Amino acid sequence: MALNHRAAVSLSRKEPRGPRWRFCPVLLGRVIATFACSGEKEVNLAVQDAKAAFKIWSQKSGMERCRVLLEAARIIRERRDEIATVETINNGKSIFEARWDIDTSWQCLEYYAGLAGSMAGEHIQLPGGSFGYTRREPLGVCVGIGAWNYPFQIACWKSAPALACGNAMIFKPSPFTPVSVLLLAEIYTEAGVPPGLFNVVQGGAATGQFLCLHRDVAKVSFTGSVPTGSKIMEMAAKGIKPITLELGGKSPLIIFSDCDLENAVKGALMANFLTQGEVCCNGTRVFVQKEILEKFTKEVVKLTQGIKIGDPLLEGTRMGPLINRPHLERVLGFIKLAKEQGAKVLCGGDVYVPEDPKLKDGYYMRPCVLTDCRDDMTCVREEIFGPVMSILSFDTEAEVLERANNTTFGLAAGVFTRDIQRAHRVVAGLQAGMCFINNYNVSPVELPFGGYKKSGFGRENGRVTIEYYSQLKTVCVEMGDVESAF
Ligand SMILES: NC(=O)c1ccc[n+]([C@@H]2O[C@H](COP(=O)([O-])OP(=O)(O)OC[C@H]3O[C@@H](n4cnc5c(N)ncnc54)[C@H](O)[C@@H]3O)[C@@H](O)[C@H]2O)c1
Ligand SMILES: C[N+](C)(C)CCCC=O
Repeated sequence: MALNHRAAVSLSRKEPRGPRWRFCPVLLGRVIATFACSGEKEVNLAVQDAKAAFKIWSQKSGMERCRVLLEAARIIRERRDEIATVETINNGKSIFEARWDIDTSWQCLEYYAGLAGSMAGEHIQLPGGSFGYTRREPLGVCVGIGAWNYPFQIACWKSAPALACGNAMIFKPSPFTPVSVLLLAEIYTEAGVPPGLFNVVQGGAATGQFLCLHRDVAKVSFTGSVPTGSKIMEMAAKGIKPITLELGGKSPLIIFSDCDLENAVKGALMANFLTQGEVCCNGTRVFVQKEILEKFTKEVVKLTQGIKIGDPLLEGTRMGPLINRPHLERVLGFIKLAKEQGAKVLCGGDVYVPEDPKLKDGYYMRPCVLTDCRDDMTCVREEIFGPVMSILSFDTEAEVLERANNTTFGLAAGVFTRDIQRAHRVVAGLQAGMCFINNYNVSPVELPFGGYKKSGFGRENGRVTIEYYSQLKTVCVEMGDVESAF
């Protein structure tokens, strides 16, 4: 059945014993929940519900929608710790970080609540008293398809602008992290959205395909890998549907010798080790100017070795387990290949077995720093999506800019330097949608986020995203007589 806010409570948990959410696939290597996948029939029902809800919601004024979104934001804030706990169990990221995700989630709802009330068109004067005006109108039923690394946050970053613009949204989370988004559905309902306006369906590729190919779906916003993004684009092309693609990356982080070293080292860790390194915009190619290579590397290794790995529900933990065993093995495979290709492991890169015996089947590994890397190595070219930093050295600004851009991805990039002119010159030359100067992986919701090149198109967050969830209608008004050609 399609899981929506009403069905959210019907999850069947295989192991409901012990503290309610403690049984978790990533923490302990066990199943916490089983869901029935939504097939074509269920997807049709979800679309039907969403269409009915859209009729009501799209007629509301921006201020009315604003109030509902603000209420939903308030509930998320109030339930922050509970949602963060569910997200930690859902994904494996530390509770410390999950709270940050929940914060950017309610902030996103607040931000688009504010914009909902200010959406407006233009009035254009024409000759003879005639005039035209534009209306910004919603698209209809939008689909959101999410990845497993930021399950709750992704659902908020898609649904908040969608709902603010007057659309309905059907959201499909990754089957690896199906749980937390149900809380969002519950919260929207409590806040007062019409039933079915934010509807959750569960499943994998087949469910996603039913959604993308559905004739009554007006738009698809997708977060995930490049190969799946390409399939989404093909399906959307069949129905001439607009899409937003938030895809993968292999982003450069450039550390110039005049940087504030302490901040640059902290920035490099932020760029590589949040959410066990499973972050699309991570700056995994760390280019360090030769003069400071040794000092920088030593400090990075020292801090990396100090990262507390273990039970992500404990306050002190900063790195939890990876998402699943095949992914852990894939990441370890990249490290093995890096060594074969000549890279040197300075720390980590191996399986970590926590002392707590109940965690022994979790998918933990030690964060890894690789040096002696070259641009042609697999670890430098491909997205690993795990806690693996590759350090490369460079001499000049022109050289590093060319090497940084030598990739098919273009999601993010970072520069650490005290030279403000150089900072702006370098980011102007970087082929990436999200650039950071003297920081990395911060995400204020006011700033648009999205990629260049194969990292996708369209944006999430920021004012511009309103354009991706609405369409412009032009109305031409004649105040005189029709001047006919016939
Ligand atoms: N740019 C961003 O904002 C961003 C954010 C998070 C993750 N990512 C990227 O996501 C990837 C990791 O996530 P993942 O492994 O979940 O990606 P994925 O592409 O395997 O899956 C993403 C989603 O697409 C669904 N899906 C899979 N095949 C489908 C199909 N044929 N039709 C419709 N839906 C389909 C999955 O069930 C899942 O919900 C990485 O490459 C990462 O960089 C990007
Ligand atoms: C919140 N971050 C760290 C900027 C990640 C955004 C989503 C990418 O995976």
